[in-house]
Amino acid sequence: MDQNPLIQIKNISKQYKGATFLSLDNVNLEIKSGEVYGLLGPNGAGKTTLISILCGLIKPSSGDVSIFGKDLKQETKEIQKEIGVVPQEYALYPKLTARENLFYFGSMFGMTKAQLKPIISSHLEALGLLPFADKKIKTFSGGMKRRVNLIAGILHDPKLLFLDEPTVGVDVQSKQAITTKLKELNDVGTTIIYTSHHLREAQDLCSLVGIIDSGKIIAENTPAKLISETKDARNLEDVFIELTGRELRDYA
Ligand SMILES: Nc1ncnc2c1ncn2[C@@H]1O[C@H](COP(=O)(O)OP(=O)(O)OP(=O)(O)O)[C@@H](O)[C@H]1O
Repeated sequence: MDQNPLIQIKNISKQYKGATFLSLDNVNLEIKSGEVYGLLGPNGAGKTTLISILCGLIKPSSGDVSIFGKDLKQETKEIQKEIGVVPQEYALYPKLTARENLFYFGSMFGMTKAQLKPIISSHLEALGLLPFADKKIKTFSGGMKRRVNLIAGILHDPKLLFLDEPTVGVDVQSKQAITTKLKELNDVGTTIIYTSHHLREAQDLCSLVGIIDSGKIIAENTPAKLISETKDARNLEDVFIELTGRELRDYA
């Protein structure tokens, strides 16, 4: 594993326009190449905000981010060419087929139809979607859409992949297909940063976990160390409850 941080986050804060509080409050993180980094936290903790900043989708109010040794503010476009993003909301066109959607997303990365054809078929097959390749997305289940959404983010073989709750609202089979794919991508060198509320899944998948609450990183370690260092914790869920409390986090 390359020991230089792939992502360096220095003193990032974010206050949305009109908001009276910080959604991110002086976050500092270093993420090395080859990690599967799980960003975990209750609703409203700041996970999507942080991922959106790292992908260059929104700007922080203060602080600096460097990715691949490049300054995110100065070299947003260069960085974006080498990252993959799988957003929480489906980015898919319901009236197009799975294959048509994927050709469209691949073309955004300057890939030709000839380049994309075998890549799309191979990912569709790996995720159990080849028989449905030419069916319209509007006929797909949530789990199928999540799998197509994942493929859309990896067609250009990014070095670094961001995923915002990639397994939310899917059945166990889809969840397994997605996590297996993520493990395979990581095995061939893709660094993965992802958010999830599935703590069991994060415990299995992540090499490193950061727990975020009220915009602050409150703990960071391997799942095994977080569990062994928390009194009476048997799993990551126990650690999570110990650190973030039992209070409900509803907001509107
Ligand atoms: N566009 C926005 N304008 C104002 N406030 C926002 C905006 N987006 C998010 N927030 C607020 O910032 C805080 C962090 O939100 P964020 O979506 O990053 O949390 P999260 O950890 O991803 O939550 P969830 O698990 O519910 O997806 C919340 O209090 C949220 O209401």
